[in-house]
Amino acid sequence: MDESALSSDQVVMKLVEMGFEKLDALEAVKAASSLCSTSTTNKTLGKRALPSSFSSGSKRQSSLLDHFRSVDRNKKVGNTFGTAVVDSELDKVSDPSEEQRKSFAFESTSFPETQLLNGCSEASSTWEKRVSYILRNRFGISSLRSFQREALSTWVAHKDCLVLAATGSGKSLCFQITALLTENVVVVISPLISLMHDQCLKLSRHIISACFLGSGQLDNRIEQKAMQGLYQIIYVCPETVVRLIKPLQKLAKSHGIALFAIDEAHCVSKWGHDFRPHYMRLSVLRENFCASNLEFLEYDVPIMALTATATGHVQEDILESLHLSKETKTVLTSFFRPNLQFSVKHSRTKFASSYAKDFQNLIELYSEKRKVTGKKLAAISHESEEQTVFGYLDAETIHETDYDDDEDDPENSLAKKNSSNGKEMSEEYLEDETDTFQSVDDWDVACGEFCAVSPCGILDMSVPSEKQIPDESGHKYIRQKKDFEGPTIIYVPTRKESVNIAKYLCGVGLKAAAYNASLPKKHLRQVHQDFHDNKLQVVVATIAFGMGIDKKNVRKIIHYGWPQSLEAYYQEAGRAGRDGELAECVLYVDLSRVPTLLPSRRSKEQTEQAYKMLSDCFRYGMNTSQCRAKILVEYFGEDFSSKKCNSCDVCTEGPPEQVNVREEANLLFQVITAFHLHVDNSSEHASYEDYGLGNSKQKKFSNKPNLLFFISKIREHCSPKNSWKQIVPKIDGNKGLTRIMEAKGYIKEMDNKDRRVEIKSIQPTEKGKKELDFKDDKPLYVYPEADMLLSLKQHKTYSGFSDWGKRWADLEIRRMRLERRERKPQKVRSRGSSSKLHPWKSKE
Ligand SMILES: Nc1ncnc2c1ncn2[C@@H]1O[C@H](COP(=O)(O)OP(=O)(O)OP(=O)(O)O)[C@@H](O)[C@H]1O
Ligand SMILES: [Mg+2]
Repeated sequence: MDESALSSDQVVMKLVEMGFEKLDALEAVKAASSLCSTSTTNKTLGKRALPSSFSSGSKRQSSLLDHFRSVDRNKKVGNTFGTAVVDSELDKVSDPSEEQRKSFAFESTSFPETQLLNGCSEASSTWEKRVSYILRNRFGISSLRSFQREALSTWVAHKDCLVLAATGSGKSLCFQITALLTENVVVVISPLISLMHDQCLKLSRHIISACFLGSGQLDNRIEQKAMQGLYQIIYVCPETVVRLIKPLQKLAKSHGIALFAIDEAHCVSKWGHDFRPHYMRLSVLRENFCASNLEFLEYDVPIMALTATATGHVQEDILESLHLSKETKTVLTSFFRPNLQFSVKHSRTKFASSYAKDFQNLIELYSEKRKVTGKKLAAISHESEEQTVFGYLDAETIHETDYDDDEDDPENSLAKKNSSNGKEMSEEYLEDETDTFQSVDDWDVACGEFCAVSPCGILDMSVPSEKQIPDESGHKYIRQKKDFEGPTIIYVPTRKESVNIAKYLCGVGLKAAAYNASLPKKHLRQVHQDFHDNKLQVVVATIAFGMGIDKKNVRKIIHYGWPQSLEAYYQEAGRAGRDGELAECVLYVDLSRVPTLLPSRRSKEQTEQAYKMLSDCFRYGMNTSQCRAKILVEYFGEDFSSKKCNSCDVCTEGPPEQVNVREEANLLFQVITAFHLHVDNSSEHASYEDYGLGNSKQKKFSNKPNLLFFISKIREHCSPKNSWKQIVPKIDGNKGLTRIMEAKGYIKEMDNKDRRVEIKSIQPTEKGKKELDFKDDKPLYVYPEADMLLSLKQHKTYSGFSDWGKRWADLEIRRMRLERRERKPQKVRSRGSSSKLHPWKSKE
């Protein structure tokens, strides 16, 4: 089409089509016609470029027509560029020239920048229409969500912004769309190369040129091009952006930087679950890109920090660590994901026999889908060849010895669990077994460029109907679905388990693959790609496949083993149901065991925090009476008080029947109180060893009074002795009981520094002393927790031990004993003869 033939009416029509008010369009065309024909570039250095057609400076008349020419050119360029490429294919890609980059940003060339910068209400209706146009045409999305609108209007007003929104809610769009509203470059700081790659690839399909820059890249061609302003969006890891401050300042001067977006901003906080030390250095952005430091800037370059997993503490940390301005706007949406169905199930998780039981449904689902009947093994041998080509694990390499099927040996299993598969907590172990976010290089290239691809594919893209998009309150769009056909991610704590389970699933005929940071990069890239292309049914992954992965149709997230925090759990579970359809999030854990921290390099302070987070996660698993979605969103500080999700296992199956634990609670409490009373009454401070704690015989006890110690005392005084056999199974029950008593405020941790997952050194509280009267038999109904229910299921009675220990735990008896002892003070108080003096040790 010959653009010079466009009449001004046609131009006005085009502008109206694109979302401008007719009056604005008429005025713009009028203004453009009256402009003189010679013009220098419309860019004011360091500020957002003034759009050619709406600025008041001298402009060529042809600038409006240039805009339409650029639209056509853009389409052509897209075709020539072909598909997005990385690493080996980089050389085949034509470099996006400055001219081309501008043409990609074609929307901005006619955008009323001055109005956008003012952010006034009149202008906001204009930019929102503009955004709507871009959304439909570039992203195939019908409208902005309200939090996205809020974040964008904050950016329009040049303000810093903290966006806290649920997983899968569309945070990326908040910063991606800014690249299409100006000609300036958007810089996104992201923690993982796989995540940057994922987003760049998608952007290229939306005709947006982007690149990613990571650490350790020797070939810096892409970096140079990025610093010359040849990409609309630059993704960069925190390590690299800190190094690039000077070149970025030059870029801000030559091309303008529209925004710094800090994605997964919780990584900045030591209190977060994915702490990345380099995120803490990102305060350099605010310091080095403010108008007071760079004279060519009229405004500070806005910073937008985004995350889905920040507790109140972490939110404060983000604002502080990034040195965000005082006017920073916090954009907050609900963390509630109404289409996710949460549940918790018991499993030993470590053993092959558990795999068979726990994955049976999954296997049946996929087997049915493939219409495989009869001999599965035939399918395995047939498929193993194909799988090996993809770098999947060959089913035949599974050996029996890979699994320890020692279900009946709890001690063995506990020991293993505590040392994470029996290995010592050594440097090699850390590197070999667990994945931590210490490094960004989880890809085999640290740089990649992505040019805009043909819009042909995009033209067919259907705009999702309103029905498919859950609104922020959710519920009304949920459709009932019987099963959860679609891709699955299984998250496991260690690399070894990811390989074992992937092997197992391949062995029974599923298309499964392992993903952990120690596997060959080529394999990881292939798995990532195949999963996105729906060639894989299941990925068995460590946290390396967690943050930000955006695949629309993931229907099941299975956590197989305890996550280390609720943040990590919510983050990973958030990979499910990103299309708004129902999805299932199952947590399979050994409910009879307290989880342990996975080894990692932590300071003392970090260890305390890690235990706190693990403990919250454990409580989520033990919970049987509260809506799971409620626990999760309230964990992030949201008020969900009167609501419930109506779809988690607790909401659908209902809480268990309450049990009366009055006698048990009284007994346990009296034992604890009697002990502390005795210690307090001793005129000399006796070592805890004097009370049978921490001596060589009883090494299993810590040197402070813990539950095991109190139970051992109950045990010693049991009558008849062998009735302890009935008590042993109730240890779980007692743990549950102490959790309940702690939650009610009857007991507390003696020294919070020692705090682990469960209460360790137990101390009675004043509230407990008031409310738990040994003689009171008023029922104390509680919901049995998951471990208590498990004990019940295994036919090990939970209740009924109220007579034990009464003889020695009775306060009156204790008082009389103390009085007797005081009559013989010399003997009683002398140290070193504790076994004789210690009332807890004497058998009366
Ligand atoms: N306004 C919208 N309407 C419909 N779909 C949208 C909208 N905004 C974003 N999406 C879609 O939502 C999906 C998830 O987006 P995105 O990856 O940005 O989520 P996120 O909030 O960053 O999640 P996470 O916290 O897991 O990283 C994307 O596939 C995107 O296309
Ligand atoms: Mg994201």
